[in-house]
Amino acid sequence: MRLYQALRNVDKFRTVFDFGGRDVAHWFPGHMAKGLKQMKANLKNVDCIIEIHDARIPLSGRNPIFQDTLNVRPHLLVLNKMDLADLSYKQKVLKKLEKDGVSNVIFTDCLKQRDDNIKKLVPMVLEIMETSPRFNREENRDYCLMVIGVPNVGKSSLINSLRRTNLKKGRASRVGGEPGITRAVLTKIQVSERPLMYLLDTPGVLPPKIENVETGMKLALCGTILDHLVGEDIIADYLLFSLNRLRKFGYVEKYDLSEPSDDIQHVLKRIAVKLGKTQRVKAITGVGNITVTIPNYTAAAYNFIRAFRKGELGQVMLD
Ligand SMILES: Nc1nc2c(ncn2[C@@H]2O[C@H](COP(=O)(O)OP(=O)(O)OP(=O)(O)O)[C@@H](O)[C@H]2O)c(=O)[nH]1
Repeated sequence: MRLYQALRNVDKFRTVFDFGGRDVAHWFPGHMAKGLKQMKANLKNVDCIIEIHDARIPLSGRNPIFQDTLNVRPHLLVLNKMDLADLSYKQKVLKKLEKDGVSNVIFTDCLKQRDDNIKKLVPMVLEIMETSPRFNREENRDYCLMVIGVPNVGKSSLINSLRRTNLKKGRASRVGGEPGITRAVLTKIQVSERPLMYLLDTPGVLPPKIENVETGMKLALCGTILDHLVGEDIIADYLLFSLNRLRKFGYVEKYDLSEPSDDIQHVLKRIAVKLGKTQRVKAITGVGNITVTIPNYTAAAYNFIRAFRKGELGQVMLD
C-alpha cells in the first residue's frame, strides 16, 4: 500500500529540470589548447585512436574536434566504467552510435582485475587496422595507438589495465621517444608482443563538448567537470531528478527515507542526519543566545554525489 502511494507520488515529480539560466561557458577552463596542439602534432605517428568515454553518457560530451582525423584514421570507441552503467540500453546505444558513424565500440571496466573486454581490445584494434590503410607509416612493422578522451573517463586506468592484461606485469618497459615525438612528454609503452603494439603513455585530454546546460550537468555528474565550477548543490539536485526519472530508487533505502522524494532539501536533510553531518550554530533570539543543530547540506550533497559515482545508487544510463 505504501509503495503504491509512493509510486503515485512519483508521477507528480518534475519531468523537466530547471537549470535556472545557468551559463556553461566557464565550466571548462581553456587551458587545454596546449595539449590539443601536442596531440595533433603526434597524430602522424599514430595508427589507431582509442577514444575513451564514460559508458553512462555514451552520446553526450564527446569532443568532435578529432572528427576530421577520426574519419580517416582507424578509431575505436571504448565506453568505460561499464560497471556503473545500465547496460540494458546497450543495443540501443550501439545502434545510435552506428547511425552516427561510430561502429567500432567496446565496453570496459578498467578497475576489474581481469576484464575480458580489455583482453579483446588488442585483437579488435588489429582487425580495425588491417582493414584500413596505414597513414604515413606503411614502412613501420609495429603499431602505435593513442588514447584520447575528456577528463576523468579512465584514460590512465585503461593504459594500466592494458599493461596488466597484455604484459602480465605491473609496469611496462618504456621505450624512448621516436624522432618526431615530443620526447619530454610522450613515451611509448609496449602493450602487445605479437603483433608488436605500443601506445603513447600520455593520454590526450580533450575538453568535453558541452552543447547545452543539460549535457554539462551530465558531464559534471560523471565527474568530468570540477564540481565547484558547477556547484555541488545543483549537481545533487540534478542527480535526484535523474534517479527519479530513471526510477532508480536505491537512495530511499540507503538513506532511510520513507519514500522517493523530488525535494532535494528534504533528501539532503535525511542524508545529513543519517551520516551525522550536522553543524551546531549559535542563534541570537529575543530571549538570549541558543545553540541549534542544523544539517550540513554541503556535506550531504557531497556524499550523495560520491555515492552515485561509486555506483552505490544503482547503474544508470543518463543519455
Ligand atoms: N567504476 C569505475 N571507475 C573507474 C573505471 N576506470 C577508471 N575509474 C576511476 O575513474 C577515475 C578517473 O580515472 P583515470 O584513469 O585517472 O582517468 P583519466 O581519464 O586518466 O583522468 P584525467 O587524467 O583527469 O583526464 C579514477 O578514480 C578511477 O579509479 C571503471 O571502469 N569503473
